[in-house]
Parts: sequence; structure tokens; C-alpha cells
Amino acid sequence: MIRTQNIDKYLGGTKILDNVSINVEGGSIYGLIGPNGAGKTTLIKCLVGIYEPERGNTLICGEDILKNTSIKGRIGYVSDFQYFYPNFKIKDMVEFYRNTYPMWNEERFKNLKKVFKLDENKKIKYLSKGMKTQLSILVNLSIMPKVLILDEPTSGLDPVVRRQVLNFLVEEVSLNDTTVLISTHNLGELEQICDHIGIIHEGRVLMEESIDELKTRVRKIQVAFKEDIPEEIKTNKDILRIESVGKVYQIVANDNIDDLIEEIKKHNPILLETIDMSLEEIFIYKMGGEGYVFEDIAL
Ligand SMILES: Nc1ncnc2c1ncn2[C@@H]1O[C@H](COP(=O)(O)OP(=O)(O)OP(=O)(O)O)[C@@H](O)[C@H]1O
Repeated sequence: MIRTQNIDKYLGGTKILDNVSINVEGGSIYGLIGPNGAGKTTLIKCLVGIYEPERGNTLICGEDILKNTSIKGRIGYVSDFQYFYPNFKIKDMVEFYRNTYPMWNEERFKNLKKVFKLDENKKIKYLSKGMKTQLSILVNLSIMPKVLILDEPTSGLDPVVRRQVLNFLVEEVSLNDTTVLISTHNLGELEQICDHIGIIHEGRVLMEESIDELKTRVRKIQVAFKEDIPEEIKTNKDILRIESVGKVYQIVANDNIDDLIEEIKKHNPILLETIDMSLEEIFIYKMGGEGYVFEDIAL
């Protein structure tokens, strides 16, 4: 439903995106994550046709976004910074969307408006950051998007509205089969709603995977031995981090832990089990494996 193929994008003479290919299945929620400056917003701008990549292309619903621009009418885009006309009133902005998007749904708009409680006579320039984001989400849900792309949509929202917005996204997918791509640093909330995640770092895709598979694959190992931890285990090259409380060690290993577990078993541990990791923990360790410093972070 959303597919990029080998995108390279340069800004100010610097290569910001390097051979980026992602694939978002129809009717799913995809979380795009990565450190500050990784290239998430740049990629999103390529997805919605604001940027033209130097190489590669973007297909939305099978159509090339730069060649068949009519598909833009079915894309909702909540940007990280709202570029509304400052002197417009909210009602003018709504009118603009109502007249521009062919699938605008008045009933939906009225229902959503009750939740967002925005004063339609207020000028855009007098809205807070969170209010502008609310307005953007309101109009972009009212256009009945086939594809909804949101760049850090919840960062300025209060906890109540944030929860409502996340519920809307899940509802949107289940009722209308919309495809949602969301970029955020809030991995806790992403974990609750996403089916897949893509991690981008220094302009390259590090991994793309379903959350369920990722959480099954990447787990902590908790282990204890009668004596101290064997040196061969301690220095195993697949281990990203070891912490201990007394004789009990928690080990975070690189990706597939099965080999390491087999290795541990050879040393007759008195305790050996695996523990779930949150998406945030997985992300931090994964970035640590990429040389992104995490030594001082207490997890
Ligand atoms: N117009 C521009 N000209 C030159 N460089 C740019 C421009 N816009 C962004 N960049 C650079 O591109 C890189 C990626 O920026 P981008 O905004 O895509 O990152 P991001 O992953 O969205 O970051 P964040 O999480 O901080 O919002 C950064 O190094 C940024 O400085």
C-alpha cells in the first residue's frame, strides 16, 4: 500500500536518505522510528510527494506519487509543523479542505469536532501548537484517507487528547481499512497500536519487522550459575550488555538468541529463562549495537 524503492535524497548537497526501501501493508499501522536527524521527516516528505528523490520512487496504492498526483486526494498528512495560513480562521481552513478533498465526509467531521472542541472562529495564528495539531488531525481524518501519514502527531497533545487520537487511528484502520504510517519518539504508545515498525538510522533502514516477531526474537536472557558466570559466556561476541544482581545475570544479545542459549546450557546454569523487552528497550539496545551511545542510560 505504501512502498518506497531504493530512495536516495540529497538536501543541501548532503545525502540524507540512502537506498531507502520500506513496505507498509494495506490496513496496518506502521511505526517509523529512529534517532533525531535520522531522516524520518525527509522520508515522509518523499512519501507524500513534497520532495522528489534523486533516485528511487514511492508507490501509494500502487501509483507513483509523482506521476499520478490524483492519489494525493486520498492521502491524509499530518506534518510535524503545521503550515496553515495564519490569518485564516479555523472554519476557513475547514472550508478549504471541504472544497479540495473529493471524499470529505461531513458527518465524520461533525462527530470528530465534538471531541476536539476547537472554536471555529479562532484565527490559526492564535492557536497553540497542540490545537494546530488537533486541527490537522481533525481535517485529515475527515477527508476519509486511504493512507494516513503522521509525523510526530502526539508530541504537543495533552494526555487525554493523545489517547483519543491513538484510539481514532486504531478505529480508522479497523473500520475503514486505512493504512497508517506514524513517526514518533514515543515508543510506549507506538507499541500499543503498531503492527510493524521500521527503524531508520543515518538515512538507512536498519530493520523492518512486525512487532510480534521482533518481541519474540529479541528478548533478555536471565541466567544464574552455581559459581561465577563463565568467561566464555561473558565475552561472547553476540552480547550487547550484561547486568547482574548478585548471581543473577540479565543478558541482552544481538538479534537471534538461540545460539547463545545453547552455549549457556553447556555450562549447566541453575537458572535460565527469557524475559520480554519493551519496544523502547529494544530500540535503545539496537541503536547501541549501531554505535549509538547508551552506556549511561539506566534501563
Ligand atoms: N532543508 C534541509 N537542508 C539541509 N539539510 C536538511 C534539511 N532538512 C533536514 N536536513 C537534515 O537532514 C537530516 C534528517 O532530518 P530529518 O528532519 O529528516 O530527521 P528526523 O529523523 O525527522 O529527525 P527528528 O527526530 O529530530 O525530527 C538532518 O541531519 C537534518 O539536519
